[in-house]
Amino acid sequence: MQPLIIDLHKKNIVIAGGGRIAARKARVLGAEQATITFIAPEISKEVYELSRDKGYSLIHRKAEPSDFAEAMLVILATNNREANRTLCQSLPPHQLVCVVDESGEGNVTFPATVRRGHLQVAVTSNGSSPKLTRKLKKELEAQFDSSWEPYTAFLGRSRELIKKLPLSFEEKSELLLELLEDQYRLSEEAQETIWRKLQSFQQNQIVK
Ligand SMILES: C[C@@]1(CC(=O)O)c2cc3[nH]c(cc4nc(cc5[nH]c(cc(n2)[C@H]1CCC(=O)O)[C@@](C)(CC(=O)O)[C@@H]5CCC(=O)O)C(CC(=O)O)=C4CCC(=O)O)c(CCC(=O)O)c3CC(=O)O
Ligand SMILES: NC(=O)C1=CN([C@@H]2O[C@H](COP(=O)(O)OP(=O)(O)OC[C@H]3O[C@@H](n4cnc5c(N)ncnc54)[C@H](O)[C@@H]3O)[C@@H](O)[C@H]2O)C=CC1
Repeated sequence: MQPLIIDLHKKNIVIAGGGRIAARKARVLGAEQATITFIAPEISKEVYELSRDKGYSLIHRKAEPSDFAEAMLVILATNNREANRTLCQSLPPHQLVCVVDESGEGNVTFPATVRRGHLQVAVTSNGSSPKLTRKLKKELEAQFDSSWEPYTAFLGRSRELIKKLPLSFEEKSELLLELLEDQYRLSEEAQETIWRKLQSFQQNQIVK
């Protein structure tokens, strides 16, 4: 299994099922601003409220194979093993599909993720222990505190600037490495100092 980072902005995601797990998957995807449709005979209060708040579509009936034709990502999250299996078999092999009760039938599984600004750490156990995945996520949440949010924004800005500087590849590489010193994550003042130094390189007035 290969982790890929996928842009789901404005993409169609169709979820068969309207219960606890359907809601959890939709919440995970909430930040992606995807277009989500739930199809289920019974829609839970949680899914109903989530859809009302986020503008997701609800279809009150059993899912059918034709419901997924326009979906980039399909999530089969019914509590009916036979329904999940049959629906999965009806999908073409190039469609992305997560089968929440039998991962081997689909081609996508959800990792647990910790987001801090541009940094995202994802954990998976390939289905062997979702509880281990959850435990490791808690540990990562403690390890990566909120300082990583402004720091990764600073790294992004600095890298854009460094790429454009009239310096050799080696000099740029050295600067990019220097930014990884903890002082730049922990001190805004250190960030401002090196930012000014980078700008002076840009204007060709080298300040050491
Ligand atoms: C294969 C996968 C497919 C997928 O759903 O994508 C899958 C499958 C299954 N999970 C089951 C159960 C549980 N899943 C969790 C929790 C999470 N499960 C997630 C992902 C995945 N779960 C994918 C593999 C990921 C990996 O291996 O790393 C997380 C990481 C992400 C997310 O859901 O977004 C999220 C934590 C997120 C967070 O905390 O942030 C808990 C823990 C809890 O709720 O406390 C339990 C109960 C305890 C237990 O059973 O271990 C069952 C049995 C169902 C049954 O018995 O009926 C199956 C079916 C099967 O066994 O294949
Ligand atoms: N992947 C994961 O992380 C986990 C997966 N599971 C599995 O997820 C599945 C769903 O669990 P919950 O959401 O807790 O169940 P739930 O009982 O809360 O919801 C089930 C939903 O499926 C709908 N449904 C049933 N047949 C359908 C059909 N033919 N078409 C469309 N919708 C249909 C119901 O109307 C209901 O909305 C279970 O099979 C469970 O084993 C459970 C825990 C974790």
